[in-house]
Amino acid sequence: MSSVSAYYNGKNVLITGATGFMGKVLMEKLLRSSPDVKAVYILVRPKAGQSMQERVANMLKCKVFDRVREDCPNFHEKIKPINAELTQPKLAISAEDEEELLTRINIVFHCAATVRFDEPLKHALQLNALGTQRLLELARQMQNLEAFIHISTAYANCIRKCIDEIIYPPPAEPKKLFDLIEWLDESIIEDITPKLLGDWPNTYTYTKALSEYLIQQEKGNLNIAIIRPSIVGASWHEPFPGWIDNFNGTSGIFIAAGKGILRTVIANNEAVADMIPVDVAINLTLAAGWYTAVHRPKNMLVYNCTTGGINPFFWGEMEQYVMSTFKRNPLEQAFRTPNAHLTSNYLINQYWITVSHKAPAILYDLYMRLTGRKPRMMKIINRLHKSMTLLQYFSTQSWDWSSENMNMLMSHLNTEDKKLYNFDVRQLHWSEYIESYCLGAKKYLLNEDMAGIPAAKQHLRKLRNIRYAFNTTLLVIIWRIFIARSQMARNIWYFVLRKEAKDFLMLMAIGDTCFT
Ligand SMILES: CCCCC/C=C\C/C=C\CCCCCCCC(=O)SCCNC(=O)CCNC(=O)[C@H](O)C(C)(C)COP(=O)(O)OP(=O)(O)OC[C@H]1O[C@@H](n2cnc3c(N)ncnc32)[C@H](O)[C@@H]1OP(=O)(O)O
Ligand SMILES: NC(=O)C1=CN([C@@H]2O[C@H](COP(=O)(O)OP(=O)(O)OC[C@H]3O[C@@H](n4cnc5c(N)ncnc54)[C@H](OP(=O)(O)O)[C@@H]3O)[C@@H](O)[C@H]2O)C=CC1
Repeated sequence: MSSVSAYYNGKNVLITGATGFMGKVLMEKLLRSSPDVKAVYILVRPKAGQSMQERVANMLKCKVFDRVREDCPNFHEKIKPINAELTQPKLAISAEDEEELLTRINIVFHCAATVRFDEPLKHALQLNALGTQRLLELARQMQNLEAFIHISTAYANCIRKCIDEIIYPPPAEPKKLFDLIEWLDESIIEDITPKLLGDWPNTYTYTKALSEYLIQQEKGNLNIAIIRPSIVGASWHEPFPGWIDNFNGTSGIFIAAGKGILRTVIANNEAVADMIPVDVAINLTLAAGWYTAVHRPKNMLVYNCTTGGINPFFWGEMEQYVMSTFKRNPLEQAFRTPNAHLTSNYLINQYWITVSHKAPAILYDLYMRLTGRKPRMMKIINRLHKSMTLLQYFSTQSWDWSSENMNMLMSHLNTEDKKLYNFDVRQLHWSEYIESYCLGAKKYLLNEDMAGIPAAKQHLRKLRNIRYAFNTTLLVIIWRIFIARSQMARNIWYFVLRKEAKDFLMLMAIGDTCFT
């Protein structure tokens, strides 16, 4: 009998960020593993011309809900969308909705955030820090709240090398920053952002560190836990192996490498690639929700949700597994044969960027122009370089996260829960996981059918022949230019030709003698 599943049955759960990557997996698992959950309230904003209702209706059609749709066909009736905007005062929730939440909610899962590394500081502060503070304010007034679970990131304290499961001093006093963004012109905030960030690599990690501190300061009597996942990757098992729906973290890099666009990456082969499958992070989150509500630990617990200390995996290994998967299962219409390499040397990386990224992009765009089409490869390459610059902070260093609370939580699960909410990362086989991740990216992100693999292989053979023909032509042209310009080169060339001719005639003569 599962204690965790049983706990959620009959409960009213509130999820922020339910339309996002982790939020969807959380909602799906909750509805599937606790089919008698009373209701799942989700805070949703209207977006891109779609009303909240339209967005939710479209979201529920997603593949990620196929399993729960099959197991519980009426699961959608449990979902109660609430119009909200986390950057607005009182989260822009209507008085009527607020009343409903205050009286009903038993558990809150706070997933909403901007995860962009290049988010302007003002917006990142408004959403990640101020939004969290406002949600806490709401939660403090909830009459039946049993637990509040905040999703942070393992990199919130990335300026430290060893990260324990504690709250560290914040990079700045959050209230002072909130005052600052209130009256300071946005362009001035942009100008002083690097100074404010200090050692933090981006506004994302900076504001996530602030939100952890805010929670500690303002939790009051709430029962809170903080989950810190590292790089969240495609699902390991649930709802489907390899399920992924965005280009964040490593996903976009895998695809760019698989398409043959990305050939060189700044990364340290020996540094730990701390990746956690999304279903593992969600299993831990649900188990932590149960533990926080039922066991009510005296102190707020922080769970580092990482793999490096338990089952380490390195960027160099990742390169091998990704390349080997895409060579065996190519992506359709690749730009070039997949062949990406990691280097920690800046100059070597710059060399390959020029030779393997920019030069082919320029040639391809020239070809597109000549054939009357719109050039686009250089634009893609420039975007890729911008992403790589933002990501390299994470791919060139290793961190040590302690995982005592993760182990403690596992020891509190019964046998059934250990299976149903598996977050034992010792069982992860990285080569199998990365293969399934790459295939998931092919299927779910690019909508490519596995039946198209023979055609994709044929396309790669065509690319190889084009490369051979191109390299041979280039060699001949270079040689001809060289010969035309240098007397010495001509002399060597004629000497080689004469020697070849002499050897050939001699062979003919020997052949004649033998056969007569
Ligand atoms: C071959 C071996 C590989 C080895 C790998 C080596 C190194 C990997 C390096 C590092 C990974 C470390 C990651 C650390 C994560 C830390 C964990 C966290 O806590 S953070 C959570 C994760 N957050 C992120 O990852 C955010 C990072 N992204 C950004 O900040 C921004 O996206 C950006 C990188 C600044 C790019 O911004 P830009 O405005 O240029 O683009 P958009 O994101 O708006 O995307 C526009 C559009 O394009 C689509 N897109 C993006 N990438 C691709 C792609 N590769 N292929 C196809 N399409 C892509 C994207 O979906 C958008 O589409 P749409 O407009 O329809 O939404
Ligand atoms: N993905 C990763 O690698 C990692 C993620 N995390 C953390 O996990 C959490 C979830 O991340 P992930 O699912 O990847 O992120 P996504 O970007 O996929 O989802 C973000 C969610 O937040 C919502 N949101 C954004 N802005 C607002 C707003 N102003 N008002 C209301 N809702 C808003 C989005 O809604 P909408 O659809 O309307 O945009 C979306 O549902 C975050 O807290 C993140 O910091 C931690 C470690 C790694």
